[in-house]
This record gives sequence, structure tokens and C-alpha cells, in this order.
Amino acid sequence: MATDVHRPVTKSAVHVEGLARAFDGRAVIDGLRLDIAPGEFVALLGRSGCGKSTLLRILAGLDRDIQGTALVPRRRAVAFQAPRLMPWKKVWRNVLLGLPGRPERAVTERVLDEVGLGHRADAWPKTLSGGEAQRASLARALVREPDLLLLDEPFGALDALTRIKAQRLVGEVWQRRGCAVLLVTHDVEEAVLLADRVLVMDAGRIVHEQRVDLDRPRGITDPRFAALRAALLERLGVDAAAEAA
Ligand SMILES: Nc1ncnc2c1ncn2[C@@H]1O[C@H](COP(=O)(O)OP(=O)(O)OP(=O)(O)O)[C@@H](O)[C@H]1O
Repeated sequence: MATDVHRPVTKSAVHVEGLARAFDGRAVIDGLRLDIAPGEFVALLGRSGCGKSTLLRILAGLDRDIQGTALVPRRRAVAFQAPRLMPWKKVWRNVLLGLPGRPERAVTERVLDEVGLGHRADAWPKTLSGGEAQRASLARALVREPDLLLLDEPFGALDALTRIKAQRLVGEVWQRRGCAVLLVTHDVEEAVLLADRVLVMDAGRIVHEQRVDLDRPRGITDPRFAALRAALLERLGVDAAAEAA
């Protein structure tokens, strides 16, 4: 029944139409439609359990038990909230995990430098801080030279300062590389800070779309930033004024 098609596309980095996924007879993704342009940064918000991670796993090719169409580039990579590093492999070997062929250490150097982790190439994962582990996880995604980078709450477990640094890093990496990004997050501010477009998901569909036409780098003190943030919070059913109080 499933018409799962994963193949390179040119006009859009992601084209999803009529996508459906059910678990135990319960629809979690329900007729979802989504297009992401090449090089576009899209953030995905939505209440817990609305299907964000399920969508991301489908786009990553980790779940093929679907109905409908999901077209994504062959070169795609994913990073999760938990860095998922193999404790028995040094950082540079973790970065190479799963790459086809027999890639050499040199392949990791540029990408570890890019995420500010060049000096930790020979470290064991257990000696990394949370922020460093997340950078290693990002390096493992970037070494694949993705046209589509899928990020599932990659900053969710970081402390506030480390989180700001990691957000900035992802913004820089995206601008330098020009890949499309789909970022799942619970943080409305993070979405407005980074994305070209913010989507709100509910009950397995995209129910709202907000373009963010603010120059970069963006500042939370910009009144237009605050207005977008408030509008999105309202969409999510959060009273921004009450939240600020
Ligand atoms: N493998 C699975 N088997 C059964 N149910 C699942 C499975 N994966 C996800 N679900 C269910 O699908 C629904 C959507 O889950 P999903 O993880 O996609 O939500 P989410 O929007 O990412 O939530 P959160 O923001 O809390 O991470 C949930 O009710 C979840 O329990």
C-alpha cells in the first residue's frame, strides 16, 4: 500500500503530499503536505505528540511504513536531541560512523573544525560536555555533505548559554553551506531566530505557516521579532502576555 518514494528532487528539497502514518490503527501523520525549497531553513513547532518526530524520521528514511509521497534528496542527514555517540569510539570515528566505503580520518578534520571541535578529535565521548557532544553529532551529520539537514530538537537538552552558542553555530553552518534545514523545536524564539519559515503542526498536519522576513542576524529586542513570537505563541495556544508575566 505504501508509496514511499525517496529520490533526488531538484525544484524542492522536500516534497511531501498526502502523507499518512498510523501506529496501531491511530493516525499520527494525516494527509500532510509540505514543501521545502533548496537552501530554505524551516522550523517546525507543535504541541507534544502531534507527530513532529514521526515526520522527521520519515524524511530521514528511518520509517518507510507510510502512505503518500515523500520526496527528499539522497544526501540528507539527521541529528537528534540525544547525540547518540558510540562510547567505545573516539570522536573522529563517531563522525565517520555509517559513511559508505572506508573513509579516512582526514575527512573528519574540516568538519570538526567547522563545529569548533577540531581539538577534541581524539577524545572519548564520555569526556565531552553536552554542548561538545551535540557538536560532534552535528559534525557527523555535516560530514555527509547533506542537501537536507534534519534536526530534531538538537538544543533541547543544553543549558541556556550553550544553547545560544549552538543555535548560532547552526545558523552559520546553514549560511555557509546553503543546505535546506528542517528544525523541530519546542522553542518559539529559536524558530523565529533561525528560520525563513515557521510551521505549526497539529494532529498530523501543518496547520499554520509563518514567513520570517527579518534580516539576519536577528535580535529578540526587535519589536517585529516580538510580534512574530507572540503571534506564533497564540497559534500554539499560549498566552504570550501571561507567559511573560
Ligand atoms: N513507534 C511507535 N509506536 C507507537 N506509537 C508511536 C511510535 N512513534 C510515535 N508514536 C506515537 O505517535 C505520536 C506522535 O509522536 P511524535 O514523537 O512524532 O510526536 P512529537 O510531536 O515529536 O512529540 P514531542 O514534541 O513530545 O517529541 C505519539 O502519540 C507517539 O506516542
